[in-house]
Amino acid sequence: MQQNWFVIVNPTSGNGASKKKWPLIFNELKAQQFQFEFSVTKHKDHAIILVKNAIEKGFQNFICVGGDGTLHSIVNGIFILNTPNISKIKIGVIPIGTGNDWIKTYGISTNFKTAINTLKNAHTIQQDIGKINITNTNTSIYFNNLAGIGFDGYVVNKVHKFKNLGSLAYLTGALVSLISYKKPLLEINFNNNTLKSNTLLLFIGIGTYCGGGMQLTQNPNPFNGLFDISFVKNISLLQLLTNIKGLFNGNITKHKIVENYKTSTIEVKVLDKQETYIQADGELIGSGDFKVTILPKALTFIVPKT
Ligand SMILES: Nc1ncnc2c1ncn2[C@@H]1O[C@H](COP(=O)(O)OP(=O)(O)OP(=O)(O)O)[C@@H](O)[C@H]1O
Repeated sequence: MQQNWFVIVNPTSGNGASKKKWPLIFNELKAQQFQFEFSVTKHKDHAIILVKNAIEKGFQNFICVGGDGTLHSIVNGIFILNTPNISKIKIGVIPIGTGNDWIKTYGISTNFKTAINTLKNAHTIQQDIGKINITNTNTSIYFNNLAGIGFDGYVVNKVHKFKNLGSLAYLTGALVSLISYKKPLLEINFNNNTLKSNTLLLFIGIGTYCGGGMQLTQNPNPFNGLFDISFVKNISLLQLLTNIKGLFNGNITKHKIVENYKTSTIEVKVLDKQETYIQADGELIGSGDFKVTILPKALTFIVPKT
């Protein structure tokens, strides 16, 4: 294999599973004759710095060993740095996260040997990327799967307590958080529409899955230059409990409590003093007003051929 890969390993992903599995993954990459260098992240968002250093050394092919948060940092590293020749960059994933949600859209295996075979086959797609501008900090943050404001960000804030529950961590976090969550008054503008309401949550989707396999946007398509929006004013604990199956099979998005839209830009203003939580790819990224725009087919990923 001629390509040189740069592998970024988050030892904390999957509640520490990554640290244990990395020696096995290392050996398998060697056995499969990958030429690679690797770095282990030492702190949150360290992957952004590692990406910068690797790109400066001339690397164009990245492997993420971790979960959605690690992939999110790698994607942000590439965009924040204004990487030249971005079209030549390729990202593959050996998934060892808790939720592992982005990979589910493409059917990347959580078996590391199968995931390595996918990398070897090197089939690529170019998917849309979301760009969020947070007003009060004047920062830009990018996402490759799903962003949101409201209850989902609040759950992300709580979910670390439940990471030992694996893929059920997000559902448990949601059930535990519903009673204490206070809904902010939001004004949401897109496509000449204005929604103004106390809001439980607003999802802005590119990929299909979030929260450990839930499907909370109706018909997302990572290639069509449009976000799939779900807007929910309220849900009672009883409605949540009686629709748990619908959270995972997508039927919840057809429930009357969920409004669905498609748009390439969306602007959110917080009209009251309620604390807000913006999440992107399951990472808390800020609060307050923000604007989101889509970057069509902006980044190349290695995925299984379907
Ligand atoms: N050495 C480190 N110590 C602490 N946190 C780290 C370290 N390296 C990376 N991180 C942070 O760990 C967080 C979680 O990583 P990641 O999302 O990959 O795993 P996960 O939460 O188990 O998976 P998922 O997001 O798929 O549920 C990310 O915010 C990442 O920036």
